Amino acid sequence: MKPIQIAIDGPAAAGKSTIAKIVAEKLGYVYIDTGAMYRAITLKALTEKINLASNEEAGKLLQKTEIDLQPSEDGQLVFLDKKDVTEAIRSQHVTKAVSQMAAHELVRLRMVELQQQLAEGRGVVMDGRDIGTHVLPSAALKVFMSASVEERARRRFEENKNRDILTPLEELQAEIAMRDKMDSERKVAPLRKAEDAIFLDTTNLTIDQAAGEILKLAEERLM
Ligand SMILES: Nc1ncnc2c1ncn2[C@@H]1O[C@H](COP(=O)(O)OP(=O)(O)O)[C@@H](O)[C@H]1O
Ligand SMILES: Nc1ccn([C@@H]2O[C@H](COP(=O)(O)OP(=O)(O)O)[C@@H](O)[C@H]2O)c(=O)n1
Repeated sequence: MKPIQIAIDGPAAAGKSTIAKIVAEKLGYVYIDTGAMYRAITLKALTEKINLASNEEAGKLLQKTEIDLQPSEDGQLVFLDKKDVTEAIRSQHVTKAVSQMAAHELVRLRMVELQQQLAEGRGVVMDGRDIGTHVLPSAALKVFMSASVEERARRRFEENKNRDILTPLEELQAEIAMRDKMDSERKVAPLRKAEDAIFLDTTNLTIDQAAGEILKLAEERLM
């Protein structure tokens, strides 16, 4: 059976990567979390203290940066200049700055190029904000996944607790809403549902139910 490309987009903490990982594993496909790449370059920008508002400085930084994603047992490992930054890119410090870096045209050009190379000629489940609209416009299955902002904040709060990140729920909700706004309003490849994407509201779905919905849609396209 010829493998397909599956694009999953949506706002922060909707469940994209959790579900994408399950779907990829079930189908034997590669899982690619594109948000991790934007987080990695943001971590470097913060470490090198570049001006986060400058497209040119971000572009220059990228020229001397190597970002590599490798499949692992529980998803994906992220390497920044050969160093494993899988955990470091999840800090609140990075989370708060990432939408500003991700808005730069020079950053997006390079990331999209890398993402398309990673997806070429194989079965992939890729999650992000612009996968269905820009990165894999001919993906056989596009899903736009969302949930209420209250539910998304609650999920991230629970997830953070397991990582010893203790940001209050209200602060998380405000951060998520701000990031969604910045991601949706940026000029280059804003967060948007592709016209041919299927909308999936996971507010009242369990993880298994959400993954089941996408697997069903994938199977229809594989027949
Ligand atoms: N349908 C769901 N019901 C309950 N919790 C979920 C659901 N989907 C995801 N989660 C949990 O919500 C958190 C955020 O999910 P994640 O996959 O990281 O979202 P995203 O990739 O969209 O940012 C994770 O802790 C995950 O386990
Ligand atoms: N394809 C993508 C993926 C992420 N991003 C940016 O990267 C940020 C982090 O993405 P993420 O998927 O790791 O975020 P979470 O929803 O997991 O918190 C987003 O808020 C966007 O600013 C993007 O612009 N385009």
